Formats: sequence, C-alpha cells, structure tokens
Amino acid sequence: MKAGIVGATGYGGIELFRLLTSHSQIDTLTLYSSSQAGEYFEDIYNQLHVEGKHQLKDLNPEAMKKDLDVIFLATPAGVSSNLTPKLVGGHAKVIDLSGDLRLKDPNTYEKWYKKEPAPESLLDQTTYGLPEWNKEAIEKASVIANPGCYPTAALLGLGPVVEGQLANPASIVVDAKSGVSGAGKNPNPITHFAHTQENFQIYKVNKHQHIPEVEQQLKQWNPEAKPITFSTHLVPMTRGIMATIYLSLNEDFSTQDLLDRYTSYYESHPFVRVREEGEFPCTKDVYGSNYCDIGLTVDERTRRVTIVSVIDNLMKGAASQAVQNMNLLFGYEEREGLPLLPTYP
Ligand SMILES: NC(=O)C1=CN([C@@H]2O[C@H](COP(=O)(O)OP(=O)(O)OC[C@H]3O[C@@H](n4cnc5c(N)ncnc54)[C@H](OP(=O)(O)O)[C@@H]3O)[C@@H](O)[C@H]2O)C=CC1
Ligand SMILES: CC(=O)N[C@@H](CCC(=O)OP(=O)(O)O)C(=O)O
Repeated sequence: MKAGIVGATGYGGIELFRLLTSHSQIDTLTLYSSSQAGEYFEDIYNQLHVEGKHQLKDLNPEAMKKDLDVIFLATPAGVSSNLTPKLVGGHAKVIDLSGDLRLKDPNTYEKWYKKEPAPESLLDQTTYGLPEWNKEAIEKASVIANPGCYPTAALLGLGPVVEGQLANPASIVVDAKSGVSGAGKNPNPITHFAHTQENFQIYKVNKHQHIPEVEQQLKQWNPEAKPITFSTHLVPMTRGIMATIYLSLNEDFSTQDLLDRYTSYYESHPFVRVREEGEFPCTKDVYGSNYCDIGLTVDERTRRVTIVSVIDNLMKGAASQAVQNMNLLFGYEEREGLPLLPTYP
C-alpha cells in the first residue's frame, strides 16, 4: 500500500513516519513538506535514518489522490480545510490529524478556531475517528477526522458513564494536563524551556478549541448532554496527557459496579486498559504507545466519581490513533504496526 504524510517534519508527522516504516502493509511512504521540499527527511532527523532516504516532496493534490492509497495530514489548523477538498473524490482515503474536520457545524469551528471552516459538504462526508466508539463507521469511511489529543483522553474516560446515561449531564468537569509536545515543534514564549521547566500553568481557560469537540460527542451519546467545564494545563514533561474527570452519578453505584461496566465495554477494545479498584494510571504507563489507561473511584461521601484517563498525546492522541484508523479503514488487524508495550521508564 502507498501512504503519504503531509506535514511529515512536524511532531505528529515524525511519529507517523516511525510507525508506518515498520507497518507490514506499507510498501511506499511519500513525505510532503510546504517549507523544505527537496531536502531529505533523514538529513533533518538523522536519528530516523535506517536505510534509504526520503526526499521531501512538494504537494501535488491531483497526483496524490490518484497515486496514493492513504494520505495523512499532520498539518496545523487551517490547512486541511483547504487541502482535503482537493484530495477527495479520487482513489486515496484521507486521515486528518488536525481539528479542521472534527466539528460538524462550520459556525462552531469558526467560533472556536477563529479560522475559515471547511466546506459543509466535506464535513458531512467525514467520519470522527474514535475507534473504540465508532468502529463500524470508520470501516466504511473515506475521510477520517482523527480526534484531538485532549478529547481522546476525555471521551474514552467519559464514554461508558455518559453513553450509559449514568451521569448527571450538567455535572461534568474535565481537568486535563498535557506535556509540551502537544503544542507542536515550534516553540513560543509559553512553551519555551525556561518558562515551562519547573512551572505549571493553566491556559485557554473556557476557550479551548477542544471543548466543542468533546461536547459534540457527548451529545451523540446523550442528547441531554450539557456544556462542560474543561480546563487545560501545561506540564513540564515532553509527552503525555492526564484527564481527571469529575461527575455526579444519577444512582448509587459502587466503584466496583462502575469498573465492571468499563471493563465490560472496553473488553473488546485492545487499546483501552481499565485498572482494578484502588489503582490509577500515570502518563508513563502509556508512554510511546497507543494505550489509553483508565482508573476510577466513587466518593461515597459526595456521590461523585473521579475518572483518570491517560494517553500519550503524540500516539493515541495523534499518530498511533491515526494508524489504528488506517488499519480499520483498510481491513487490517487493528493492532498492526502499533507497539504493544509502552516505553518505560
Ligand atoms: N502535537 C500533538 O500532540 C497533537 C497534534 N495534533 C494536531 O496535529 C497537527 C500536527 O501537529 P504537530 O505535528 O504537533 O505540529 P507541528 O507544528 O509539529 O508540525 C506541523 C507540520 O505541518 C507543516 N505545515 C505547516 N504549515 C503548513 C502549510 N501551510 N501547509 C502544509 N503543511 C504545513 C510543517 O511542515 P513543513 O514546513 O515541512 O510543511 C510542520 O512541520 C496539528 O493540527 C495539531 O493541532 C493533534 C493531536 C495531538
Ligand atoms: C499543550 C498544547 O498546547 N496542546 C495543544 C493541542 C493542540 C491540538 O492538538 O490542536 P487540535 O487538536 O485542535 O489540532 C493545545 O492545547 O492547543
């Protein structure tokens, strides 16, 4: 199979390169760059040189949609909304890692991303690629919107309790923290080492672009879903997201009752691991892997549940989830090409 990566020189693109070069079904990998075409990927990232070299190509949508089987877009917001319309309607399937195609309502996109939305017809034909909840639609799709990093952690943690209508929809609070690679490869004053190291900061308070993405999926699960409180923090580490979720339950469930529901739902989903009572995951448990690890407990005094969900933002939050989606799109084994063990320590 022939795959292409647009934005290959960015953090998400590099992880895609790492995964796709060892994927048994990929014969040819073409890398595209808007700023470094002509250069060799392995000359920029010497540590990624195995055999042969990949020359970065200029984008040529007409040829790409004809010659490639799958195209990954690992580009900043605002690129895919323009580019994807030129890539669809041919042979290639498209998997977009940016936020451009995730929100079904173009006005919502414009409001939260402050950018021109993608054409509505494209949004209509795009499938939200959260494999644990949308597998059948993904298998039939031609354009996939890969979920955002925070939404992946939050939604996998919320799914069983919201879809099961067990939570008071107005009570949901998501308190999320991310490593700095979530902000991409270009540093800015907020992500600069001197500012981030030994620091802990909240950002985009009540304005984060992932809020409508989470709410859109919650509404799918429960039409009574309400706006959520969703806070994001930058942690002085390279990778990892921890979403700590608080909500009130409608009924008296014990921790074990809820864990049984989570375990039973995720039993057939190899990349979600639910901890036993009293155990909570940390970000190193999933480092470099496609896992989402979940732990939870019910506070019998407050009747609130605390759910902890961790992922690697560049993996399950971006590149490896995109490869999981590719596996489903093309009928490969869901785990093909994905590391089955995290990197530790
Ligand atoms: N980092 C993360 O943890 C996550 C990121 N995402 C999303 O995935 C996408 C990629 O993120 P990430 O890899 O971190 O970002 P980076 O900033 O690290 O890389 C983005 C790449 O996109 C390319 N690019 C920039 N402008 C353009 C353009 N106008 N046209 C085509 N290509 C362009 C650049 O490569 P070149 O100059 O070579 O073209 C750049 O290397 C973003 O939309 C991000 O929000 C989603 C989930 C998690
Ligand atoms: C740490 C950090 O800055 N993370 C980024 C994640 C951006 C991202 O993944 O954006 P889209 O999913 O919308 O493309 C942020 O919070 O904006």
